[in-house]
Amino acid sequence: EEKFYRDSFAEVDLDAIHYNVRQMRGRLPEKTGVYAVVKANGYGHGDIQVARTAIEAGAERLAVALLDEAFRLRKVGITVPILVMGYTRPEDALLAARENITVTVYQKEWIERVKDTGETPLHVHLKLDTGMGRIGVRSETEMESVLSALRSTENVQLTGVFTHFATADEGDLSHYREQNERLARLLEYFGESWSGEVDVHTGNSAAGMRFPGHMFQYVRFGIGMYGLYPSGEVKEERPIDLQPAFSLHSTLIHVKKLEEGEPISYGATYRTDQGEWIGTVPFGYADGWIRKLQGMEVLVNGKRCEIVGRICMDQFMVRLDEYYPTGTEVVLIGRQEDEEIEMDEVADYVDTINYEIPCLITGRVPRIFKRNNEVISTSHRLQHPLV
Ligand SMILES: Cc1ncc(COP(=O)(O)O)c(CNc2conc2O)c1O
Repeated sequence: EEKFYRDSFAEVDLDAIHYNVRQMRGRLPEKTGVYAVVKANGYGHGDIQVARTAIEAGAERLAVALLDEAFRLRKVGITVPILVMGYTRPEDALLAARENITVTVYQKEWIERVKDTGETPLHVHLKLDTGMGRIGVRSETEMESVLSALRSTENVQLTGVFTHFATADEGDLSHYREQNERLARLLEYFGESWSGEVDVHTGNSAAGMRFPGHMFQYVRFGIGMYGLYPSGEVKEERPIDLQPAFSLHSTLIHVKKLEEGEPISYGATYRTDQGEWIGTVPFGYADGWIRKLQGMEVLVNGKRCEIVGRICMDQFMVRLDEYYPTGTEVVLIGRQEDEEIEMDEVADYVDTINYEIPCLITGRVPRIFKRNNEVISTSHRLQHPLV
């Protein structure tokens, strides 16, 4: 049990992760498997615990963004196939091969630089850019040059081909259709060379939930696994039921009653009305609660209380509806009594998307993992300083 010494923490409900993977699996046809996308420390939820839970729930494979993230999972004994979806340095490809980690290719030169690595086969998936405009092969000619470079190497084995949708979560599906048409053309061309020998996977959570019959061999399930919908449209459609896994908790460490006009925090941007109760919460922008969240509400005793005055590095202040003793629980994200602050509400308040909020919560905030409502472990960066 890893101790921590400030009553501020994130709680990750692994039962929700399990439930969400089961919901996605239930939505998909038998022939389509699930990559659990655990990049960025599991979208801020904790990559190792989420990965283990997703595998238990039936996810066959894992997807990350960097080779470093794949090594972390291998290091704790996770053996299922792992795909690094982003760029890997050619000189590191041999390390990936030794750890049985699949990397992503989309440049002829990259294959030529990797080519002379040694004995162990390197598995690669070919990335097609059908309209995301990020990384990937875009044309038949590019495709041909990458495939010919692959054909002329024995130790680099093509085991998959994939693309990523930019608008699968939107109301207007014209670009989504355009991407699928480009994909069909490229796959058709591709089909002469390796039909049936490689896995094809295209969908993220939105595509997987909305168009489960069109997902080829795998869905790369990210945001939905964490119990969040990729967009307002998909949340509205609710193709599958999801349970949010992440909640954020703190406490009151100071409570005071102030006179009229007393200033709160840096810049004295807020002054109290007569007789206001002000609480101090040990959570600040160095924990990822960015300064733009001034004015957002948090829950105290099931009541919505406004963050007043500027958010500091390690603390912020709230206007309470009445006196509460120090130690009273504060909920920043999640339920308290019959109130709830959803991830979407926090994201809307700072004009971003729900994906970004848990990623913002820094390593200074311990993650407590729960199964069947029991704490099974705690992960905490300050326990293992990264530097
Ligand atoms: C290549 C790729 N596949 C699958 C996913 C999972 O998508 P989902 O979380 O919508 O299911 C992502 C998420 N990538 C990102 C999510 O936010 N910004 C990104 O670049 C991705 O980049």
